[in-house]
Amino acid sequence: MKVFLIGFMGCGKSTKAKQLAHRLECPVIDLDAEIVAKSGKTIAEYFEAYGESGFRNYESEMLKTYPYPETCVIATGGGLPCFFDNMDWMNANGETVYLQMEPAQLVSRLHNRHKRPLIKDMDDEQLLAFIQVKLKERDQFYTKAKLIINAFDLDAEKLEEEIVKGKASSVVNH
Ligand SMILES: Nc1ncnc2c1ncn2[C@@H]1O[C@H](COP(=O)(O)OP(=O)(O)OP(=O)(O)O)[C@@H](O)[C@H]1O
Ligand SMILES: O=C(O)C1=C[C@@H](O)[C@@H](O)[C@H](O)C1
Ligand SMILES: [Mg+2]
Repeated sequence: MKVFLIGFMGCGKSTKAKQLAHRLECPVIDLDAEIVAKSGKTIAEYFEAYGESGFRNYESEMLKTYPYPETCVIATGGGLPCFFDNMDWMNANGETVYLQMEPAQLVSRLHNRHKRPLIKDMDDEQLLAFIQVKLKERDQFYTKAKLIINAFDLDAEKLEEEIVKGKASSVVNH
């Protein structure tokens, strides 16, 4: 089983992926971190060198060519599901889980903004307005996930339970 965690910046994909992988006793892969490791650039440096479109090409290639083990948990980049056919590809190749959160909750989670090039120069008020607009655009992609879960106050045990339950019901239904 491959579990792709998706959702807006700050919803906790990287944090929850590590906890879930620990529970499932399987490897965790963070695609943002893989991009950094393979390119030798931070995400901010990558955006600066190649622009957002260069980054989107590279993250899509990384998503589709990574040598995933049979069972693993994958934390995706916040924008990844919203470009090319990435969302359909993940749905075809694994379980997809949207960690959903309200804009105001996301603002309170996003402290290290300098690491996130799309929001690096924003104060709280600007960030809230940006998230409200962006989330509306992105929701049509995120909500294609097989499982949508409220990520505020979510513990890894509950997440595991929901995924296993969802997988069991999809086996029954198909
Ligand atoms: N359950 C939680 N309660 C409180 N803070 C949390 C929780 N989960 C994550 N955080 C904090 O919220 C911030 C964002 O979490 P994280 O980096 O996991 O998000 P992300 O979805 O991977 O973001 P990005 O798309 O930018 O990679 C981090 O500072 C993290 O420590
Ligand atoms: O939401 C986004 O578009 C992004 C989220 C991060 O995970 C990084 O992939 C990058 O900062 C872009
Ligand atoms: Mg992350």
